[in-house]
This record gives sequence, structure tokens and C-alpha cells, in this order.
Amino acid sequence: MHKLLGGEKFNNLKNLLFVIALVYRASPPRIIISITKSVIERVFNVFFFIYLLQYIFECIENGTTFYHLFWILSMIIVVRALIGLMNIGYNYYISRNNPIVFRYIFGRIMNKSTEIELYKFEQPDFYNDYTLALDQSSWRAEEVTESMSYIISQFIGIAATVILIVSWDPTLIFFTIVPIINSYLVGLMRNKVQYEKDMSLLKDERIAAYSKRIFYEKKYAQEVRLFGIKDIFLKKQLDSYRAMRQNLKKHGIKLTILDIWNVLVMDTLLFLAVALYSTYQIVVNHNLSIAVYVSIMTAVNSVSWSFNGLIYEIAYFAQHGRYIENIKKFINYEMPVTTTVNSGLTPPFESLEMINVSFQYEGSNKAVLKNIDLKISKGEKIALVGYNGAGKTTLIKLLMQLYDAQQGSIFYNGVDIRQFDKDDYYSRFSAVFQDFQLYALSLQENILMDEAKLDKDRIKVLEALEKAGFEERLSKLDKGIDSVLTKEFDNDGVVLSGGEGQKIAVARAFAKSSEIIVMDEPSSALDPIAEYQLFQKLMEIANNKTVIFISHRLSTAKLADRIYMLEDGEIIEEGTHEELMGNHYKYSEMFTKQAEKYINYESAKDVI
Ligand SMILES: Nc1ncnc2c1ncn2[C@@H]1O[C@H](COP(=O)(O)OP(=O)(O)OP(=O)(O)O)[C@@H](O)[C@H]1O
Repeated sequence: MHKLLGGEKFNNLKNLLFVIALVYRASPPRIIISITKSVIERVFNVFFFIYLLQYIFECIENGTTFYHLFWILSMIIVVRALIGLMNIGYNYYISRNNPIVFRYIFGRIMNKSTEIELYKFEQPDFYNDYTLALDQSSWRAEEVTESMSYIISQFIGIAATVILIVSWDPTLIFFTIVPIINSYLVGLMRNKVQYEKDMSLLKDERIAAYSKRIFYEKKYAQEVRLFGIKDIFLKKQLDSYRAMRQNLKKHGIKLTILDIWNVLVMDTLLFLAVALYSTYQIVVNHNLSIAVYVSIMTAVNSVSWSFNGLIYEIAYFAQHGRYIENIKKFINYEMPVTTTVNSGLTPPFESLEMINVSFQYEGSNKAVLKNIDLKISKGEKIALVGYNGAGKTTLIKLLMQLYDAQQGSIFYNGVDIRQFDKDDYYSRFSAVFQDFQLYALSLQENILMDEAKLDKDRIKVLEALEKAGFEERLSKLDKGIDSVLTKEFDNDGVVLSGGEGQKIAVARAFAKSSEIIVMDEPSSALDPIAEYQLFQKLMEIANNKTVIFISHRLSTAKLADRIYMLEDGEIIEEGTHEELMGNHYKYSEMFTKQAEKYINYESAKDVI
């Protein structure tokens, strides 16, 4: 059973109703218009192809006038033309209405995705389902609406035709029951195979899509040329296409066999049986007129294929339900109770404290942080140092509540951080992470990151850029803070170097000016002088703010009031630079090694 976010078995009908309700909320008239259009079309077809056909034949048999038939046929042509116009109008309406429905559902999913815990995005199962929900949302809702309208109209059409058939000869009902049962069973099997086919392709489609991205996204272009990674991804893509081909073949054979069986029963055997029976009734029993005979052939054929279509559609409709499971679970996803105990607002910052905190990433069997105790008070400048993988970034992410610790507690002003409304809690932090992103937006938008503040805070943007050491580069930009970053959408877009990009991320944190500034290696791409200047500036503007920073260059850690040295998920040393140097332990060892390196290169003695 397909699951999302650890959910339970799904209920197709509820899922379908869920998506219909979404369509209704996005655009209330849409469902009524779709159903009305389908019913009018279907009822006209029954009336035209079966009832009117019989009527015209009877008129001819009874020797009616040409004038009478002329009026009947003219009326039919007018109604037919009106139905054609209705369809054109409907298609126009749909082309304008679909984007409204897509946008609404897409927006709901996007909004939800920002609330879901970060670790979920690192789980392949979740990611598969998330991708599926996004991909499907754009068209499933429309298909469900169309399917539902089609099913309702088919039911009405079949019922009307069956009434006509029974009125001619009740025995004929037998010829409609056989194809109904056949269609039902074949439809069930087809539906199952189709779903298995789609599911079997999912993983390989994602691998193929990822490999494709490697070859067209700019960020990979350089490494693809410099390293042999091209061949790895070409092979991965080839393997995934091979696997998809095999799955398509396996399921394709099953589907073809079912289709052949269907045509054999419905077109050949059934047609023969009805023709023989009706001919016998005319020739031997003289029970039927030619007019009814012609209509019977059309009506039985119409009921069989309509029912077959109905079963296909119901199967397809049910299939939508399975996919909608993903969309529904996603939109309805509730945060674990622990993170929503209280949605209280976060008061002005006084202190942050970790008590006996341990943390392990989902799917990992090793604790990344072990029994961490630390306290940070208002205004303190705190440095986290240690070798790669020691757990520094994870510690910061726990403090910010981007992840939840499995053991121990984290307190903000003495209150468990899980009791605060998350967005409000986040607003207390201005953070720069190692994996910061620049967006294909203007410089101003990249700094403010808030539609509401645009253009009102231009001075703030300029000040933040100046503090982050970007003013010289800014002076060379023709459009200043209105320059668009990256060439994604704009040939004149500005492409920044790694260090320049980092300065933008720092300026972003400065502009947000929250009470707690968090910097995770904000200077790794800066030269030592620029780094030192950045930290000097940071300490200056931080003033009475609290700063927590990670830096591999210990020359900057010297600026901190307190340094925590982490190793293998544990705090192994804590104190001021002088205290740690006096310990003659790991910190002083690391510092001395780095200092020697600088001195050997005679590049930054003054800095150290
Ligand atoms: N999302 C994740 N899922 C699983 N493991 C992770 C994840 N993020 C980090 N880790 C692991 O957790 C450990 C600590 O990572 P973390 O990024 O906190 O270390 P760090 O001290 O900041 O390292 P660096 O100095 O290299 O940035 C590493 O072994 C890393 O592989």
C-alpha cells in the first residue's frame, strides 16, 4: 500500500471527494458547469442516435412527407450545432479556469511544504511522495472533475438507453448484462496493472530526472567538464531507462492481452449474438420492425461500449483517488504533537539553554550530538569550533528548531522551544548557513526576502551591503540593488563569485537584524583579510545582540566571549580563547597549527 508521511490505508472515495472539494474552493461554478455540459452532450447522443433514428425509420416505413422529415433533420442539425458551440465555449472556459484550480492546489501544497520538518526532505520515500504530489496536483484535480462529469452523464445515458431496449424486448437486457460483467472484470484488472506500472516507474523516473538536471543546470556544468562524473550519470540514466523499459514491457503485455480480450468479447461475440437474435425475431417470429431492428443494433452496441467506457472511467477515477492520497496526506499533514504544544509568541531574548541534548538524523544509526549542555545569554558572542563533521551545524539547527532533539531539552528564556509558534520563533534569528542560496531575483529582494518590505527599506539594504563588505562591488553594478542576480531569466543578470555571494548572505542576516545572529562559516569563501574585517564589523554592529558563529579559522574565534570546541558530537572544551590556549589541549593544538600555517606563508601575521 502506498503511503505518505507514515499514513495509513487510504479511502479512494474520500480522496476523490477531497479533491472535488478543493476544486470547488478554487472555483465554485466549475463542477456544475462540467457536469451540465457532459449530461447535455450525452442525453443528446442517446436521443439522436437511438430514439430519433428509430423515429425517422418509422416515418419512412409509414410513408411520411419529405417536408416533415426536412424539419426534423433541420432541427437536429441546429441542436447539433448548438452542442458544438457549447463544446467550444466549454473548452475556452476550461482553458481559463484550469490555471485557477492548479494555482490554488499548488499554492496549498507549496505552503504546506514550508511547514514540514526538514528531515522529511532527506527521506527518499517522503521525497518520492512529495514529488508525486506536486507533479500530480497540476492535472489530477482537473481530470477528477472531468471524470466525475463523464461518469454521471454516462449513467444517465445508459439508463435512458436501457429503458428504450426493455421497451422493445426485455430479453435483450441479457445482451447488455454480459458486456457489463465483462467490462467490470477487465476494468478491475486493468486498473490494478496500470497502478503497478506507474508505481514501478516512479523511482527510475526520478533518477532519470536527476541525471538530466546534472547536464543542464549551470551549477553542475563546471564539475561535469572537469571530472569523470558525466559517465557516472550517463550510466545511471541508461540503467534507469533500461529498468523503465523492462517495467513498461512487463505491464504493457498484460494491458494488451486485456484489451484484445475486450475487443473480442464486445465487438465480435456480442455483435454476432445480438444480430442473430434480432434477425431471428424479424425473420422467424415477425416481432420486430426494421426501424426497431436498426435501433436495437445501435442501442445494444451503445450500452456495451458506454458501460465499458464507464468502467474504464470509474477505474481511472479510482486511480486518481490513489494518487490524490499523496496530495491529501500532504495538505492535511499535521506536525507531531510535540512541536505544536503551544503556539505562544516568542518574548524578547534573554537566554538559550541546551540540557543533555542528544540528536540522531533519521535513518542514521549514529548520534551526531551527545549529551550537550550549554547556555547562551543575551549579548554574548559565542564561537563553535571543531573539525569537519563534529556536529556544529547540527547544534545550531537544533537551537533554531529546524530539527527536534530526540533526547534532552532546549529552553528559550527557560521555556521549552517547542512551545513557541515556529514562525515567530524563527523570526528571533538572523542566520547565514553554509548552504545559503542566491535567488534569480533582484539584489534587494535577495537581501530583504520579504515582499512587504521591498522598496520601503532601500536604505537598510544599502547599509547591510556596506557592512557585509559588498559596497565596492555594488558601486560597479549599473542598476545597484535593483540588479538581478544570476542569468536564469535575464541575460544581463549578475553572476557573483563565491565570496561575493557569501557577502550577500551575510547582508541578508544584517538586514533582518534579529536579536540573535547565527553565522555558520559565513566567511569560508572570503580571503583572510576580508574575513577578519567581516567579523570585526559583525562584532561592532552586533553591539548588544547575541552572536553564535561557526568558523574554521580560529583567528576569528578569538573575538568570541566564549568558545565551544566540539569533537565527535561532544563538547570537549569550553571557555575564552585565553583559557582554552592555557588548557594546551585540542583547541590550542588546532590554533597553533593554523597560526604556523599563516606565519609560514607570511600572509596574515597581523590578522593572527
Ligand atoms: N541531513 C543529514 N542527514 C544525515 N546525516 C547528516 C545530515 N546532516 C549532517 N549529517 C551528519 O552529521 C554529522 C555532523 O554534521 P554537521 O554538519 O553538524 O557537522 P559540522 O561540525 O558542522 O561539520 P562541518 O565543519 O564540516 O560543516 C556529520 O557526520 C554529517 O555527515
